[in-house]
Amino acid sequence: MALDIKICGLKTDQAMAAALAGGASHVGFIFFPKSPRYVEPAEAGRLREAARGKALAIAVTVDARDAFLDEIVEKLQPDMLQLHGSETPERVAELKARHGLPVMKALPLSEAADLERLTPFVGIADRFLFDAKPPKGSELPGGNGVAFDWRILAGLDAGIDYMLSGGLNAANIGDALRLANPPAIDISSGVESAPGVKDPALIEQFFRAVRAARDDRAA
Ligand SMILES: O=C(O)c1ccccc1NCC(=O)[C@H](O)[C@H](O)COP(=O)(O)O
Repeated sequence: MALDIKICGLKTDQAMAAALAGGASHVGFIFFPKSPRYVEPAEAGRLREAARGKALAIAVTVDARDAFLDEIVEKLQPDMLQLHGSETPERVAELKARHGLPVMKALPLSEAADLERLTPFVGIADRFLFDAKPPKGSELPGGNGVAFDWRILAGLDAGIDYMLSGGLNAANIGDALRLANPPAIDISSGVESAPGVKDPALIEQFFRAVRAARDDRAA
């Protein structure tokens, strides 16, 4: 089974090159001004040119207003919107229609009961991104480098398409793949040397760890 891999929070040509060299299927740009990974829409549009035909560009927003989303869509020309705030199913449907783009809805999880929150989005969101709940005091809804208990995904309907996210890194990706067997994975702070600073060597190390874990499972 193919495994989609999204490297999120890209801000530099070097990080983009490392993500593409490793074989990223998705590259994410953060449009949440409080984030250390924030990038201006025009700069994201410049960076994403390197990914054309190689990886899908994802615009990550948090309860963004229409005018900002219009600007992001115009300048980035994303392949998908990732909604990482408290957007309702109605808002997801509205944005899909307004922009003619698929939507990935992020949902924070910590226990099996949280999976019930995805039901109203089924048939509306094109994909889910399961992330950990932000730690107390964090101003960021994502990119906190915190993992949740992947075993809760065992109770998930097999038809649900999702990315596993939250606190992944080269050291734990083998366990994550073994326990959750996700169709896609997403990483941000696990390939950073400091908040918002992607490290090409850590990106390469992550891809190596993914390949090793997959080879182990195939053996
Ligand atoms: O990364 C951010 O700064 C961010 C800010 C606001 C909303 C979402 C954000 N990130 C979204 C992502 O898709 C991250 O890759 C995801 O939360 C995983 O992050 P990490 O735990 O650091 O790998």
